[in-house]
Amino acid sequence: MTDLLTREEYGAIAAEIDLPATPFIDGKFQKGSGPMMDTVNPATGEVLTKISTANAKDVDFAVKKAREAFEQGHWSRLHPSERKDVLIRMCKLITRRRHELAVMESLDSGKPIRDCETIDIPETIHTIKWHAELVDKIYDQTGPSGDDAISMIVREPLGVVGVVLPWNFPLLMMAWKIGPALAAGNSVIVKPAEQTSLTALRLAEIAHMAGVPRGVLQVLPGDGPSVGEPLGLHMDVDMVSFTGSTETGKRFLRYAADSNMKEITLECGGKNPAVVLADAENLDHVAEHVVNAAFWNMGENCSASSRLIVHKSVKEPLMERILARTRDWKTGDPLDPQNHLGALIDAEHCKKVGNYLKGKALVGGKTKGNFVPPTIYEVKPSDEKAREEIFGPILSVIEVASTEEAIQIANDTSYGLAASVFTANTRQAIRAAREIKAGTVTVNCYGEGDISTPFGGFKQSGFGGRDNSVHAHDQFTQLKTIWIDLSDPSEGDNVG
Ligand SMILES: NC(=O)C1=CN([C@@H]2O[C@H](COP(=O)(O)OP(=O)(O)OC[C@H]3O[C@@H](n4cnc5c(N)ncnc54)[C@H](O)[C@@H]3O)[C@@H](O)[C@H]2O)C=CC1
Ligand code: BAL
Repeated sequence: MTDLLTREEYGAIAAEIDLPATPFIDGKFQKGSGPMMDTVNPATGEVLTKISTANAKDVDFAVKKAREAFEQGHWSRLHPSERKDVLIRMCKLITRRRHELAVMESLDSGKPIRDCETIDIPETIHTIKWHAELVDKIYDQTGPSGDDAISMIVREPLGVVGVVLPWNFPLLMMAWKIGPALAAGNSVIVKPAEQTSLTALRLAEIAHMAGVPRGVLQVLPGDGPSVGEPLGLHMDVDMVSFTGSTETGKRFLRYAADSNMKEITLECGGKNPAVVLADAENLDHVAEHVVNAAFWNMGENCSASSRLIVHKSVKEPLMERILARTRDWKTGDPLDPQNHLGALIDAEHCKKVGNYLKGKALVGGKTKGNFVPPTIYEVKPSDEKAREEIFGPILSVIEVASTEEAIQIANDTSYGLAASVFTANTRQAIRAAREIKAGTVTVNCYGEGDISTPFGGFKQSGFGGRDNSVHAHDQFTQLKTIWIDLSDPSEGDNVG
């Protein structure tokens, strides 16, 4: 368990912190060619710093440097165990600077410091370490090619990889992408969300200090049209891995089609159901998971269970427990480790979330500044709150009369990222898990699996590969067949 500091101690770190404020290109911080951009603390409205942003010219330069680094091979052709050593050294440096990174993340994104300390930073370290440890333990294949040939099926890094990130888990999503991409030997250019550039810039600096060569990990802050679009359209970028909204994800498919057919992987939105069946056991446990699933990270989470689909026979006792627990979740100053919810990312997003606060809430229901407390409504399946991705701490409760109805409603969405099912009956659990169309289905708990399991969505929640697990490694490599003829030329014509 991570050691949490006091509010005063976090305040002291915040006062001392040295914030990065320019793109990290070719191994150093250097001014970008784009305009200056405020980065704002969403909890207070205070401008934390002004960041020099990148534009298409910087994208071009960074791609050139990334390609040079890839071709020189100081990283891409390093022995896998040596790449592993560098990435593990990077993890040690992150560990040493964990409080600083946690405070930076909390200040920049409004996330509660307790989550930054106990989830975002440890998971960032764990992710990079896991992929570093993996890379010198995986084997290529040989095919069943008969006696006259050897066919080698090898995985090679893709080359130059673009990573376009959201603001809800700035550091952790960066780790989900750069962990496997760097371990596999690629050069990576990261575009953080415009709201949250700080920890991405710091992480690039730390990686360089650990021994990642210049040009191999670069970070270009700026907005979508100025940096994300030229990265997506660039003829010398081999792949873009994206996490964010479905709408922007689709743009990357178009960018790929309009340029060099680069590979695209998309991890997009969700409207995830928690399905509680009539025989669900231990309603205290169910309530704990439902509340956590809906409200952690202020519901600004692609896998948040924003729909509770509950059988009418257990609804009343379950709702009693859910409401009691929800009232215990405090919202306020993100740097106070007592608080479970901090601020939403910015005023614009808060306004969007606020527009869903209509009708009689069972708990919560009012915004204050950029803060929205955990809020619960009982709704019909057709209600916009139950259909649209809100990305805020709003849980919609839908009563059902049968398992079939529950599954039908769970699947009645264009998304398919995650779901959970609560039931005491194993057969029913497995049937439901198979019938629900989602990339991750958890049984009797909420979760996203762990680093060893793939994460990504069905339908409009995802496209291409998966984050996490060996599948993430595969996503940042390409297959090559090397066919070696062993036949004896003196025995006749083997052509064809
Ligand atoms: N699946 C997820 O984890 C996330 C989902 N969302 C959803 O998306 C909604 C909108 O949030 P946004 O921050 O606007 O998400 P977004 O999808 O627009 O932004 C994600 C990333 O894409 C970049 N981007 C934006 N427009 C672009 C363009 N034209 N070309 C290239 N790159 C571009 C952004 O700068 C950012 O780095 C949220 O309310 C939420 O519903 C947002 C963030 C994460
Ligand atoms: N929960 C991790 C992925 C995301 O929210 O974007």
